[in-house]
Amino acid sequence: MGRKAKFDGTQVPTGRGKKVKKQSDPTFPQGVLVKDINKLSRRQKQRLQKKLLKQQQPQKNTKIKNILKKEENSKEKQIQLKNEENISKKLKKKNEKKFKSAINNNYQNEDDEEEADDNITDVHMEQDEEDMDDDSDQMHLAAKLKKSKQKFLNNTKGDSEENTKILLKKKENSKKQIQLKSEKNISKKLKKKKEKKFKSAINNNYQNEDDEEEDDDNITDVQMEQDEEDMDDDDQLHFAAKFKKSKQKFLNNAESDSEEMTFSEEEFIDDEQIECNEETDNKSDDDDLLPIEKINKKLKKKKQEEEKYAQEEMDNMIAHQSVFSFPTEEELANVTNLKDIQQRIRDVIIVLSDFKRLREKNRSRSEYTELLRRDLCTYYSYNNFLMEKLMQIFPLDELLEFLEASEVERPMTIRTNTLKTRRRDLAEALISRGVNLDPIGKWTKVGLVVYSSQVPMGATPEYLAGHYIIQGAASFLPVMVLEPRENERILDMCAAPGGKTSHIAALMKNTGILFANDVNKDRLKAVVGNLHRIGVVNSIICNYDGRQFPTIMKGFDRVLLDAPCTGTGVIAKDLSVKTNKEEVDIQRCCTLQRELLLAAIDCVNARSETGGIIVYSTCSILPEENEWIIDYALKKRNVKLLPTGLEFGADGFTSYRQHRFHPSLKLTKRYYPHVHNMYGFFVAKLKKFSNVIPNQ
Ligand SMILES: C[S@@+](CC[C@H](N)C(=O)[O-])C[C@H]1O[C@@H](n2cnc3c(N)ncnc32)[C@H](O)[C@@H]1O
Repeated sequence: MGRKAKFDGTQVPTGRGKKVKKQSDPTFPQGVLVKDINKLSRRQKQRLQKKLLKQQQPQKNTKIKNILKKEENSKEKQIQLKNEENISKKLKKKNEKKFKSAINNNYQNEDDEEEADDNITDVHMEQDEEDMDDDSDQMHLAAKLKKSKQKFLNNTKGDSEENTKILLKKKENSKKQIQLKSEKNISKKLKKKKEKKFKSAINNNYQNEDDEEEDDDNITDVQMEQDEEDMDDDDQLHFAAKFKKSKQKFLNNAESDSEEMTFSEEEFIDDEQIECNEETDNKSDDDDLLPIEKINKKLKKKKQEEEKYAQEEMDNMIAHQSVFSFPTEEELANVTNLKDIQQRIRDVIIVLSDFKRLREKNRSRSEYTELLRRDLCTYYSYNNFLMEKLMQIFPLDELLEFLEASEVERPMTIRTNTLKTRRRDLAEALISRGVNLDPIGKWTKVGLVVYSSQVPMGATPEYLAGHYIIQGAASFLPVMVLEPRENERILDMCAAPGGKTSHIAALMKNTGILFANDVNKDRLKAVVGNLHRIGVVNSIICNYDGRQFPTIMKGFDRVLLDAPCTGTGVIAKDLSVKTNKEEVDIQRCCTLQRELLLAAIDCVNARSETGGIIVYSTCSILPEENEWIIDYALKKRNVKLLPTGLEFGADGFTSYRQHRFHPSLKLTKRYYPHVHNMYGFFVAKLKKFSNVIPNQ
């Protein structure tokens, strides 16, 4: 880059720029500051190291010696002290162990192990605190190994040969883990070592650094040796000797190997190379690899072996675990404890999840399924019929979730009556009364979930004034799918007690005409009361059998059929459902639902300018009452399914057991207490495209 012209217009002299000027050789003023060093190039740093080291080497070596001697003395003192403390503990332990071993009939190996135990402790004490920190994991593993060994010895009498194999495998695995860990530590240490040595050379702080370096060196040596010990307890003494030897070696080398102290990066790589080569047994095909790659390769290999052993161990465990034994008739008859039943439910589900491997010979799947059904009925208090139905709908793990969720009532939710207030104002008013609430979710602008309340939610001034309706979140859905519009003619065929009717009226903004029908006169009283309270003024309440409604009135823009059903989605609200539903109830319901749906379709005007819509919903999760009914209507009337427009919910079934439904049944939606945190529900949206009734 050339010189740039100045903004004030002064002439910039031409000629050679500063960059092309030859730079003089670098000089190092005395007492170079550490922060200046950071600005030096790598080459400059190396020169500086060498220079500084030359000056300080003799002084440094004597310092190292003194420090190491001092340290050794203090360590010896510490060891002595600790030894004295530990001796009494050891004696106690020894006596206990011997006593045990005497009981367990002359286990010769035990004495060896005790000695090895002692050695481990001694060696531990000889190590620096740093060493102990770094290696605590390894020691812990070694101790675990010993523990399991001891346990194994104590249990030998009762254990089978297979168990022995498993334990030995475990032991082998632990050894492998220790090896793997130590290797990881070695590479970590090498890195650390490199960094520390480089820094120490620059910062001229050899006194402290060297101690650390020595520790690090020894840690590496000691760790490798220690790993061997962990693998073989008898080598403990050997380890202690080696530890001292390595220390001595360092002292001897401190004088003569001053060159080694000028640690250049290349030298570190060489060190790594040597160690790595030793570890990899000079394999010829590894020659092209970097040291770190070689270590990595070895670690990978170890990991693979480790995984293999773990898998083998797992297989062994499964093969030898206590297999669930099918209960006898007597056992089945005598169970009174719910915990036992719960455990058996779990066991049978495990067996069924891997039936080929875990089943008892000569036992069929249906026997296990039958046992499970029986236990589930007992545990959750269902009758056989309903439990069987549920087992047909859900996979086993999901079935348990559904059953558990059906034990708990869903959170209380309220719907804002938009004819009288806004959700924000309602929430404010209720909060001021001590109601703890939140919006239900993004999918509704009128719903609030009530966590807790200091006042009964059915008796607040806001409730009595008709500002809200207590309604389950799932009950919002059919009206949202219906999408009522202002000035339409809408029929709510099974309206009592009027929760959905009031919602429709609110969306119609009290315009048009809303027919609220129910076959049950008594229940209609609740509709009257609710519609008054809510302030609905566009409704006509009528009392017909919905199946007859087309003969009375037709031509509606929209019809909601919130059909009578078994209520299998609202078990937590009505526990009697668990026991009072039988095949005949379902059949009765299905027949009524089919007829009501055909009537609802017949009530709609296919040529409605705004609608021609029928929404069918139930609070049941049984396909017989849902997909089955819609599939029937698709065949019997000129209707087609439309997407519900709901952004969540499970898709409807297109097949169920041996039955196949119209593919468009995918457009219907299912809701479950264990999935959607609302009562079980089904909703389908139909569009009538012709007023002609086929085959009539
Ligand atoms: C699930 S409830 C309706 C709940 C209502 N949609 C609400 O949101 O408050 C089913 C209703 O259908 C009524 N019902 C049963 N059989 C009927 C029929 N044949 N015609 C009309 N209504 C019937 C029952 O009396 C019951 O009130």
